[in-house]
Amino acid sequence: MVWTWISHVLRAFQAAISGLVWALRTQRNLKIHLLATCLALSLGWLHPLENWEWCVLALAIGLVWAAELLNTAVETVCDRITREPDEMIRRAKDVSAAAVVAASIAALAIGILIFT
Ligand SMILES: Nc1ncnc2c1ncn2[C@@H]1O[C@H](COP(=O)(O)OP(=O)(O)OP(=O)(O)O)[C@@H](O)[C@H]1O
Repeated sequence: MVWTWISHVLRAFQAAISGLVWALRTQRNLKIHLLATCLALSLGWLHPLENWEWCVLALAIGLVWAAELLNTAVETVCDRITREPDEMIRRAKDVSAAAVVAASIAALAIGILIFT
């Protein structure tokens, strides 16, 4: 019973890692987020932060990664539906991209407030 549950959780985790690796290989923006994440963590290491500042930084980084990964999922489903010009696909992709922009602006503001 417990082993079935553990193997289920491990399989779900393996699928998530596989999705993350695929997204990192194929999405240029995620490579930029990876670079920005390394930069933010290095700055935090050089410029000692309070515990609560690390918490806020971790939330900001997680928010941007989650938004970009969901944007990638939306784009992938949209491309599966059609690659022909389509008004609803354009809207879905634009709104999904706007979520990334919103998360990135919030993360940038948090970075400025913490590091300056
Ligand atoms: N099938 C489509 N019909 C209409 N507009 C589309 C379509 N596919 C893409 N677009 C438009 O092109 C934009 C970029 O879409 P694309 O799928 O190329 O994303 P991308 O360049 O990989 O985006 P991101 O940089 O967020 O990963 C969309 O936001 C949308 O405005």
